[in-house]
Amino acid sequence: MTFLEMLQGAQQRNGSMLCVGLDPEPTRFPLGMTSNTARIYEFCARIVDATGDLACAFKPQIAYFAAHRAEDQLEQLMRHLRANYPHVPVILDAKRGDIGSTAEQYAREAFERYGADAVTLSPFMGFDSVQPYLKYPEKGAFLLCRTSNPGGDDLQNQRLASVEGQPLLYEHVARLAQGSWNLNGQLGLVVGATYPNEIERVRDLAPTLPLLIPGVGAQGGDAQATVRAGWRAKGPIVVNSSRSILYASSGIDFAEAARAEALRTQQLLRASLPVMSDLP
Ligand SMILES: O=c1ccn([C@@H]2O[C@H](COP(=O)(O)O)[C@@H](O)[C@H]2O)c(=O)[nH]1
Repeated sequence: MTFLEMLQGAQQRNGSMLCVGLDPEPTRFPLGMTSNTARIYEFCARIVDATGDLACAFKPQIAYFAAHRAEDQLEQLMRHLRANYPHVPVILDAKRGDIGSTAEQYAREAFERYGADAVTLSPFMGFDSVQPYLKYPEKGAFLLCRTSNPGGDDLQNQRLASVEGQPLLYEHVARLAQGSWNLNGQLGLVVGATYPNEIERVRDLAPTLPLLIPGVGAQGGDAQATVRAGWRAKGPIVVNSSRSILYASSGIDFAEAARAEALRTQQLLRASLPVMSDLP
């Protein structure tokens, strides 16, 4: 089964466009676990178990594991996800981007070591830096396009003087991903919920690609505007929220509070669909 088929299956089964982001920050763990880096797996597994029926995807951000030498706990978490939620795809947020020979190793890391179903990539080193990931035909790759942070403007909103019609850089990335780079239909794009106008523009340029949209919740992106701008019957969106779910409570009820926040977000996203039954 391809990543896209898996994503569509999970969206239908859980009635959801919500991706639960797994960004474990031990200093924010609840009392009894606070600052204990040995409990990263346990914290994440409790969140996963509380939200597994509400999510269309999980997105572990690799930096939060690697920074604490907790890659073994990420592997353990992946095993937990596979054993208990085999129908929910896992997007490894790694934002890799390097020359082909190194990209081959990053692809092995994401898909073979961790067994992720998709990965996030920086496209700014060009097609040969993306190609190694496409050798895994069942896997997906989301290219950074118009990111959610204010600094995204610095490069992504600049015009490409050398290209006919002078598109902005992010528009060029969207065209390449929908077109000549998408050899086997594996590509998607990352677009921030903090920029709904740009989501709409990306959607015009890439009508069928899956969009991974971070930025609702802690970053203040508008869930309703996000769905209206990005969702299409043949173009799925995966809307990520991390901190507002993970740290909905700092008490021992953190997992229950995470579930309540995930449910609230899942329902807000659903309510923003033009036709309720139209989930891809
Ligand atoms: O443009 C981007 C690309 C990736 N991210 C990542 O998504 C989550 C967002 O976390 P929140 O707590 O919901 O703000 C995080 O892992 C980022 O690295 C992004 O925010 N924007």
